Amino acid sequence: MATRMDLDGRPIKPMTICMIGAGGFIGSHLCEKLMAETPHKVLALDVYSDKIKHLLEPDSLPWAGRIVFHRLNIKHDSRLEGLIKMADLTINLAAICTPADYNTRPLDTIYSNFIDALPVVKYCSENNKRLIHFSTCEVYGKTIGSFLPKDSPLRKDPAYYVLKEDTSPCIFGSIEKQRWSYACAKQLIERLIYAEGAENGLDFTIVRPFNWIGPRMDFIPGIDGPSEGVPRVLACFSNNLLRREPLKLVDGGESQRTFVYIKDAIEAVLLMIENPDRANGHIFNVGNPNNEVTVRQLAEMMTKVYAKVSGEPSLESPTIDVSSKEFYGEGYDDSDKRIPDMTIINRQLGWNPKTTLWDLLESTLTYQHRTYAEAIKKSMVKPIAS
Ligand SMILES: NC(=O)c1ccc[n+]([C@@H]2O[C@H](COP(=O)([O-])OP(=O)(O)OC[C@H]3O[C@@H](n4cnc5c(N)ncnc54)[C@H](O)[C@@H]3O)[C@@H](O)[C@H]2O)c1
Ligand SMILES: O=C(O)[C@H]1O[C@H](OP(=O)(O)OP(=O)(O)OC[C@H]2O[C@@H](n3ccc(=O)[nH]c3=O)[C@H](O)[C@@H]2O)[C@H](O)[C@@H](O)[C@@H]1O
Repeated sequence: MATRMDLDGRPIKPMTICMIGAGGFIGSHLCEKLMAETPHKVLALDVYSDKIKHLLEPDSLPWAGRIVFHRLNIKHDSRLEGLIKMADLTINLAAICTPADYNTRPLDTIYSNFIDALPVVKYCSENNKRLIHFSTCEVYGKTIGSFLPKDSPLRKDPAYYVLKEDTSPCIFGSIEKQRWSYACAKQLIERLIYAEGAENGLDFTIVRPFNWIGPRMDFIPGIDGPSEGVPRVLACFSNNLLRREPLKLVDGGESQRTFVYIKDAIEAVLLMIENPDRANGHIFNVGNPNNEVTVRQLAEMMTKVYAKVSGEPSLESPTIDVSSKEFYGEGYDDSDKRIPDMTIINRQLGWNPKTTLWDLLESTLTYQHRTYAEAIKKSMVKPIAS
């Protein structure tokens, strides 16, 4: 492999990365990228390894030995500090991060996103190790514009909705809106990491992903996850399409999101890993401001794309409205709009997303169809009573 150069033309030394949550959606794509394109070593920590099994076996893989899986729960495992010490860089991805959990399992959500991350920050700080911590765009909460009257012309002014790392406030709902337990826990861990940087010199980077989507995201209920489980919207809608059910639009599907292709976003993370001088001390929005849709528009586009990749015609009524109370239960609330400001990531790392929403849905739904269509068909065949 030719020597890799950083953005300032210096050769990049191979490093060892302790990746916590490596077996999840983002972790699996990051491991794949690191194995295929870099000489770095990965200590992959997680409670599950299904999504990275293809990188761990067989022993004949070209990167064999460069990735080692450690099955552990960071809540209670004394091996954690030793593994952080063995690495040059720690990347923390571990979290409960599905909205259906925030209001129904708020304690688990707060523990997972704040308390369980504390020892990771402490061990990095005490051992002078660099930390890349995964936060979320949800720390911005609602936009300022959402509090303006519906007909106010200021709602169209980007100053009232574009989310900027260094100036936008974090606006959450009341405590009984437990949806915000996740965002609030993530905000507090960001503040703690920032303070460790300011007071104790911790080298940190905070990543705020804006709806990264792609293959291997979450699970399909009843196939590779619990039948009653509620994953994030990409997997919910994929599940509906695979089962030929209408896609459920929560509260009319009016909320807006910007979706970025996981493979574009992983490029940004690799730039952070390999350019510490440009990434340390920064908080980065990572999203695609050009891919904005309402959830209703997402449902319509996914329906069209799925018909194309599966060759099956769409339903006559492809969507159905549900209330958030019915879908998520008491205490749900929503972010109205999420447009990332790209100034800081552009300036520091020169990164820009490339993939359009249509293209990323086409490759993702091709994967969903190939991976799940047969299993769903089999699971839907009713056993004949004898
Ligand atoms: N996917 C996105 O668009 C997105 C958006 C915003 C923020 N994030 C953040 O990025 C990170 C990764 O997200 P993801 O989409 O890959 O989620 P994911 O659920 O697929 O991955 C998280 C992984 O962490 C592991 N994990 C959780 N608790 C653990 C523990 N106590 N010990 C060991 N492993 C544990 C899980 O088993 C899972 O494999 C999370 O911190 C999430 O909050 C993701
Ligand atoms: O991905 C992100 O950047 C962050 O946002 C997500 O939050 P959210 O976008 O609200 O979660 P989704 O489940 O992807 O839902 C998106 C929207 O679709 C709606 N939805 C979801 C599922 C469904 O079947 N129907 C439906 O209308 C939700 O109400 C919401 O408005 C999650 O909190 C995290 O993964 C992450 O931190």
